[in-house]
Amino acid sequence: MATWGYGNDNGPATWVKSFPVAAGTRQSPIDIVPTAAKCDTKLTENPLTVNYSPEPAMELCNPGLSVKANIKSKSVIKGGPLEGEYKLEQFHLHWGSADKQGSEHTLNGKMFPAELHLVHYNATKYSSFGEAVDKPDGLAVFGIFLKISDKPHQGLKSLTDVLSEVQYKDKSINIKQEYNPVCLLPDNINKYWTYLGSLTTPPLCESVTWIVFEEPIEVSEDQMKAFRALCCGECGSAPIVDNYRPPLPLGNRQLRASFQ
Ligand SMILES: NS(=O)(=O)c1c(F)c(F)c(S(=O)(=O)CCO)c(N[C@H]2CCc3ccccc32)c1F
Ligand SMILES: [Zn+2]
Repeated sequence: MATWGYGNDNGPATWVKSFPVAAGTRQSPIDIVPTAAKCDTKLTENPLTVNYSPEPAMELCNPGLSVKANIKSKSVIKGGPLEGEYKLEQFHLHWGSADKQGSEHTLNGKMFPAELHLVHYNATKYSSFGEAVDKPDGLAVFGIFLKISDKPHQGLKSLTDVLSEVQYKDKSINIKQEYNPVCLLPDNINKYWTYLGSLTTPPLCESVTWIVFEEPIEVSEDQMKAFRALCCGECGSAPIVDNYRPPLPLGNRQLRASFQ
């Protein structure tokens, strides 16, 4: 089976052939239309809480379609739309070949240059990420929009400064100095939208409670260039760009907002 990707012959429109759930009723991403969101006070009565801890040795890898940081320490989230405690497993990004595109979720049809995903699994109910990945309440993913500013994002700088060391597929490095993923979150995490969705890459499991923050984080153009310099394969292969799935219909799902 030809491996899936983001090209013309293996991109999002072809995934349904090998992953029929691509045509399911709770697929991600979606276009977020704030006026269509229902403000739900239950989300604020039980506020989303993030207890991230420093990562002693984080592994950064280039699996060929994105860049992924695997997490070992006990960083957990709970509250908001979540029942139980969800443990941080990994984070990764999706980005464009130009600033006009790159994010997976869109805001009133607008794409951001990139989107950061922090992937958590339901550690209260399941014993591993692998067990949780295909359960309806298995995963919770933070979606954070990236926007361009003239200053680099300090939290991402520890990663963008070393991306050249994982330029080629299957390369990985250990980030030695302590790294607390909390530095990746926007200042205000009390304003978010949430809905029931899926992984945005194959196997597209409908197992994700999405939490998309209203406040973007700001990155520099040079940091975007560092992501766009990553390669899909070995030396000389195409750059990893436009690794985003376009939005799917919300259908009869309820998009909820934690704020007015
Ligand atoms: N977008 S998302 O948050 O719904 C999302 C996930 F939630 C998730 F769990 C994964 S996974 O760890 O690789 C498991 C499925 O392969 C991916 N896999 C992506 C991320 C990085 C990468 C690299 C190669 C192949 C797939 C992926 C993912 F894009
Ligand atoms: Zn993702």
